[in-house]
Amino acid sequence: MRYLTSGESHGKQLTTIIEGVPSHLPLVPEQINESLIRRQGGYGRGRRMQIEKDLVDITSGVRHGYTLGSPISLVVHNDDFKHWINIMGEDPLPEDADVKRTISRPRPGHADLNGGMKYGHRDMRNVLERSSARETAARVGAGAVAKVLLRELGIEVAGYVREIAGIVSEVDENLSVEERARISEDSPVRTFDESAAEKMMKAIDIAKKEGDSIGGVCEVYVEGMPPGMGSYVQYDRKLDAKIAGAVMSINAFKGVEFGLGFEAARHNGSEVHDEILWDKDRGYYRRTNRLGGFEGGMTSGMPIVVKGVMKPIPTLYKPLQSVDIETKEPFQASIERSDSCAVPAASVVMEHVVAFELAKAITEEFPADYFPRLKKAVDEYREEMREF
Ligand SMILES: Cc1cc2nc3c(=O)[nH]c(=O)nc-3n(C[C@H](O)[C@H](O)[C@H](O)COP(=O)(O)O)c2cc1C
Ligand SMILES: C=C(O[C@@H]1CC(C(=O)O)=C[C@@H](OP(=O)(O)O)[C@H]1O)C(=O)O
Repeated sequence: MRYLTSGESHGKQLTTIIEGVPSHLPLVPEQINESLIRRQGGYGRGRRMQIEKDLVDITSGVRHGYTLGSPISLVVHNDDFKHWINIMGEDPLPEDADVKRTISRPRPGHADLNGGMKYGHRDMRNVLERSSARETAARVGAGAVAKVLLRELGIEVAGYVREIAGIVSEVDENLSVEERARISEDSPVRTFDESAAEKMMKAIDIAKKEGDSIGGVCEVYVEGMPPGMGSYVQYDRKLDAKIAGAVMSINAFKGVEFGLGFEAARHNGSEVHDEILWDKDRGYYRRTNRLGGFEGGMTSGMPIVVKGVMKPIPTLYKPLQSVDIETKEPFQASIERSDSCAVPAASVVMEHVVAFELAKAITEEFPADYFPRLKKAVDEYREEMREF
């Protein structure tokens, strides 16, 4: 499975093309819309999310509620486009055109300056439009399809918030993936501990009032992945590395850890590795899950626990110093309408990019163009693993 996205933030639409989804997988737009709507929510987002109502149009690859095995195209329209038609115009500009909202003062922390220099865009709007995290709606579309496939195979994925601006929300290790999904869905900041949630919202309010922004930590928890997905035999087949790459590809994500992660550096081996046990019904399992579901680049069959850290949003209403690329004079950076904290929304994005990597790993391990054949292969493999 693979996918590509296209679309500018204030252009007409976002497009996702997904290839490699087997045929006869039940798929209806509502399953994708649920994910798109979840991504739009979360405390701390700016006004744009009130303008948009992200709904998918499936324009290929699905017929009468089932995948065909052909490429699946998803379209999400930008409702905001109607306000930007003049700025986002397709026709060549007349010489004397007054192009409003040209960006010549790059925002520190955004893609503006590097992208402008690389692509020769002196109007850095041409960079901003594509580097914007609006694109993550298209990726959530792909992830939503992956989640449908995984669910049919008994694999569930949940994404939620663990930390915002240094305020940590504890999670009971024994909560199932369904409970994690449900509890976080009921929280405006998509987290567990209500008192931490209150503090997080206060921190977001303060940042917003001060024209500043804040970041945090998201976690994705997966149950049901069979052991042995990914491989140790070649560096580019390690599934934890692929998941880390996918998480790092989310706008503003700066780090990834599995299980104990960086904390492992501060413990002895006896406190880090997970003892191996066997049970007739469960097969092999681990006493603990400090390594977050991976050993040797392969799934262990234990839940996958992966965290990603999101830096604070770069656009600041009280901007940092920058340089005007036309005059080379020091200036404050441009101000664009912006979120003050997008960590809750980003937890939904992270859930979906991880889901896509998992579905990709499964379809690589059990190549099948017909979904029932894939399911049979996965079921047989699970049985074989139990008896190993
Ligand atoms: C869901 C989400 C919403 C975001 N919203 C904004 C925003 O409103 N303003 C902004 O400047 N950056 C926002 N970002 C972050 C930028 O897109 C990101 O920092 C930028 O593309 C530069 O990439 P980098 O931070 O990965 O280097 C958002 C990121 C995510 C995941
Ligand atoms: C549009 C989305 O997020 C946008 C991501 C973003 C950025 O710079 O990354 C900047 C803002 O764009 P705008 O200036 O249009 O408000 C966010 O709203 C979205 O998540 O769908």
